[in-house]
Amino acid sequence: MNIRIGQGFDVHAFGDGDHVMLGGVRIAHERGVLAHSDGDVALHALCDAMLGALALGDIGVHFPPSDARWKGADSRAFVRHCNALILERGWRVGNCDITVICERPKVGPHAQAMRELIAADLGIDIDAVSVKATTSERLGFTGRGEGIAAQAACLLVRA
Ligand SMILES: Nc1ccn([C@@H]2O[C@H](COP(=O)(O)O)[C@@H](O)[C@H]2O)c(=O)n1
Ligand SMILES: C[C@@]1(CO)OP(=O)(O)OP(=O)(O)OC[C@H]1O
Repeated sequence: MNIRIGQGFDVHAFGDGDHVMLGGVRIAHERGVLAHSDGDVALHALCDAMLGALALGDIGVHFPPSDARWKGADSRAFVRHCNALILERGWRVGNCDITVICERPKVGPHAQAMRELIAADLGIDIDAVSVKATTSERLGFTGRGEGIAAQAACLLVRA
Protein backbone atom coordinates (compact mmCIF):
# COMPACT_ATOMS: atom_id res chain seq x y z
CA MET A 1 0.00 0.00 0.00
CA ASN A 2 1.50 3.34 -1.02
CA ILE A 3 -0.93 5.71 0.62
CA ARG A 4 -2.39 6.05 4.11
CA ILE A 5 -5.12 8.37 5.37
CA GLY A 6 -5.95 9.74 8.80
CA GLN A 7 -8.48 12.08 10.31
CA GLY A 8 -8.53 14.10 13.52
CA PHE A 9 -10.91 16.16 15.61
CA ASP A 10 -10.34 18.41 18.62
CA VAL A 11 -12.34 20.75 20.84
CA HIS A 12 -11.35 23.30 23.46
CA ALA A 13 -13.62 25.42 25.62
CA PHE A 14 -13.21 29.18 25.62
CA GLY A 15 -12.06 30.71 28.90
CA ASP A 16 -10.37 33.84 30.15
CA GLY A 17 -7.70 35.28 27.93
CA ASP A 18 -6.95 37.68 25.14
CA HIS A 19 -5.96 35.43 22.25
CA VAL A 20 -6.32 32.02 20.68
CA MET A 21 -3.62 30.02 18.92
CA LEU A 22 -4.81 28.56 15.62
CA GLY A 23 -2.57 26.85 13.11
CA GLY A 24 0.42 28.26 14.98
CA VAL A 25 -0.86 31.84 14.58
CA ARG A 26 -1.66 34.00 17.61
CA ILE A 27 -5.03 35.68 17.01
CA ALA A 28 -6.18 38.46 19.31
CA HIS A 29 -9.60 37.58 20.76
CA GLU A 30 -11.69 38.55 23.78
CA ARG A 31 -11.53 34.95 25.06
CA GLY A 32 -8.71 32.43 25.41
CA VAL A 33 -9.02 28.63 25.45
CA LEU A 34 -8.82 26.21 28.37
CA ALA A 35 -6.04 23.73 27.66
CA HIS A 36 -2.91 22.10 29.06
CA SER A 37 -0.85 23.18 26.05
CA ASP A 38 -1.37 26.35 23.99
CA GLY A 39 -4.78 24.87 23.02
CA ASP A 40 -4.32 25.08 19.26
CA VAL A 41 -7.30 22.99 18.08
CA ALA A 42 -6.25 23.18 14.43
CA LEU A 43 -2.81 21.71 15.09
CA HIS A 44 -4.17 19.15 17.56
CA ALA A 45 -6.64 17.90 14.96
CA LEU A 46 -3.80 17.78 12.42
CA CYS A 47 -1.60 15.78 14.82
CA ASP A 48 -4.41 13.29 15.38
CA ALA A 49 -4.85 12.95 11.61
CA MET A 50 -1.11 12.36 11.17
CA LEU A 51 -0.99 9.84 14.03
CA GLY A 52 -4.18 8.20 12.79
CA ALA A 53 -2.63 7.64 9.37
CA LEU A 54 0.19 5.78 11.11
CA ALA A 55 -2.22 3.98 13.48
CA LEU A 56 -0.08 5.27 16.36
CA GLY A 57 -2.81 6.35 18.73
CA ASP A 58 -3.63 9.97 19.44
CA ILE A 59 -2.05 13.18 20.68
CA GLY A 60 -2.81 12.37 24.32
CA VAL A 61 -0.83 9.13 24.05
CA HIS A 62 2.25 10.94 22.76
CA PHE A 63 1.89 14.11 24.86
CA PRO A 64 -0.04 13.16 28.02
CA PRO A 65 -1.91 16.04 29.66
CA SER A 66 -0.56 14.73 32.97
CA ASP A 67 3.00 15.54 31.84
CA ALA A 68 4.22 18.96 33.02
CA ARG A 69 6.52 19.19 29.99
CA TRP A 70 3.52 19.99 27.79
CA LYS A 71 2.07 22.73 30.01
CA GLY A 72 1.73 25.78 27.78
CA ALA A 73 3.52 23.91 25.00
CA ASP A 74 3.75 25.30 21.49
CA SER A 75 1.63 22.88 19.44
CA ARG A 76 3.92 23.38 16.46
CA ALA A 77 6.39 21.16 18.32
CA PHE A 78 3.71 18.41 18.41
CA VAL A 79 3.28 18.73 14.62
CA ARG A 80 7.02 18.50 14.04
CA HIS A 81 7.24 15.44 16.29
CA CYS A 82 4.38 13.70 14.45
CA ASN A 83 6.04 14.57 11.15
CA ALA A 84 9.29 12.99 12.34
CA LEU A 85 7.38 9.79 13.19
CA ILE A 86 5.99 9.84 9.63
CA LEU A 87 9.37 10.42 7.97
CA GLU A 88 11.22 7.80 9.99
CA ARG A 89 8.69 5.20 8.84
CA GLY A 90 9.30 6.02 5.17
CA TRP A 91 6.25 8.21 4.61
CA ARG A 92 5.70 11.92 3.97
CA VAL A 93 2.57 14.07 4.15
CA GLY A 94 1.07 14.26 0.66
CA ASN A 95 -1.51 16.85 1.67
CA CYS A 96 -3.60 17.89 4.63
CA ASP A 97 -6.87 19.74 5.04
CA ILE A 98 -8.03 21.44 8.24
CA THR A 99 -11.44 22.93 9.02
CA VAL A 100 -11.84 25.20 12.06
CA ILE A 101 -15.38 25.49 13.46
CA CYS A 102 -16.30 28.61 15.41
CA GLU A 103 -18.37 31.76 15.07
CA ARG A 104 -15.40 33.88 16.06
CA PRO A 105 -12.58 34.62 15.66
CA LYS A 106 -12.69 34.87 11.91
CA VAL A 107 -10.09 32.51 10.51
CA GLY A 108 -10.04 33.59 6.88
CA PRO A 109 -7.72 36.59 7.36
CA HIS A 110 -5.17 34.30 9.07
CA ALA A 111 -5.47 31.18 6.92
CA GLN A 112 -2.52 32.00 4.66
CA ALA A 113 -0.19 32.54 7.63
CA MET A 114 -1.35 29.23 9.12
CA ARG A 115 -0.72 27.42 5.85
CA GLU A 116 2.79 28.85 5.67
CA LEU A 117 3.69 27.72 9.19
CA ILE A 118 2.21 24.24 8.74
CA ALA A 119 3.92 23.77 5.37
CA ALA A 120 7.23 24.82 6.93
CA ASP A 121 6.81 22.41 9.86
CA LEU A 122 5.89 19.53 7.55
CA GLY A 123 8.56 20.40 4.97
CA ILE A 124 5.99 20.36 2.16
CA ASP A 125 4.70 22.80 -0.42
CA ILE A 126 2.06 25.27 0.77
CA ASP A 127 -0.21 24.06 -2.05
CA ALA A 128 -0.48 20.78 -0.12
CA VAL A 129 -1.80 22.51 3.02
CA SER A 130 -5.41 23.66 3.24
CA VAL A 131 -6.92 25.66 6.12
CA LYS A 132 -10.58 26.61 6.02
CA ALA A 133 -13.30 27.59 8.48
CA THR A 134 -17.01 27.44 9.02
CA THR A 135 -19.44 28.68 11.60
CA SER A 136 -22.05 26.24 12.88
CA GLU A 137 -24.81 28.74 12.10
CA ARG A 138 -25.06 29.66 15.82
CA LEU A 139 -26.04 26.07 16.67
CA GLY A 140 -24.47 23.92 19.36
CA PHE A 141 -21.51 24.73 21.61
CA THR A 142 -19.52 26.38 18.82
CA GLY A 143 -22.57 28.35 17.77
CA ARG A 144 -23.10 29.61 21.32
CA GLY A 145 -19.45 30.66 21.49
CA GLU A 146 -18.68 28.20 24.29
CA GLY A 147 -15.79 26.58 22.49
CA ILE A 148 -13.89 26.03 19.30
CA ALA A 149 -13.47 22.84 17.26
CA ALA A 150 -11.36 21.66 14.37
CA GLN A 151 -11.20 18.63 12.16
CA ALA A 152 -8.40 17.53 9.85
CA ALA A 153 -7.57 14.97 7.21
CA CYS A 154 -4.07 13.92 6.24
CA LEU A 155 -2.83 11.79 3.37
CA LEU A 156 0.53 10.04 3.61
CA VAL A 157 2.47 8.92 0.55
CA ARG A 158 5.66 6.88 0.33
CA ALA A 159 8.71 9.15 0.73
N1 LIG B 1 -14.63 31.34 12.18
C1 LIG B 1 -14.88 31.51 10.89
C2 LIG B 1 -16.06 31.05 10.29
C3 LIG B 1 -16.27 31.27 8.96
N2 LIG B 1 -15.33 31.93 8.22
C4 LIG B 1 -15.56 32.19 6.79
O1 LIG B 1 -16.89 32.63 6.59
C5 LIG B 1 -17.51 31.82 5.60
C6 LIG B 1 -18.96 31.65 5.88
O2 LIG B 1 -19.16 30.83 7.01
P1 LIG B 1 -20.51 29.96 7.13
O3 LIG B 1 -20.40 29.15 8.34
O4 LIG B 1 -21.60 30.98 7.20
O5 LIG B 1 -20.61 29.13 5.89
C7 LIG B 1 -16.74 30.53 5.58
O6 LIG B 1 -16.82 29.88 4.36
C8 LIG B 1 -15.35 31.01 5.89
O7 LIG B 1 -14.74 31.44 4.70
C9 LIG B 1 -14.17 32.35 8.82
O8 LIG B 1 -13.29 32.93 8.16
N3 LIG B 1 -13.97 32.14 10.14
C1 LIG C 1 -2.23 18.62 23.77
C2 LIG C 1 -2.34 18.06 25.16
C3 LIG C 1 -0.94 18.13 25.75
O1 LIG C 1 -0.86 17.64 27.01
O2 LIG C 1 -3.20 18.79 26.01
P1 LIG C 1 -4.31 19.92 25.65
O3 LIG C 1 -3.61 21.20 25.29
O4 LIG C 1 -5.27 20.06 26.79
O5 LIG C 1 -5.03 19.47 24.33
P2 LIG C 1 -5.92 18.19 23.93
O6 LIG C 1 -6.46 18.49 22.59
O7 LIG C 1 -6.91 17.89 24.98
O8 LIG C 1 -4.85 17.00 23.74
C4 LIG C 1 -4.28 16.33 24.85
C5 LIG C 1 -2.83 16.59 25.15
O9 LIG C 1 -2.02 15.81 24.30
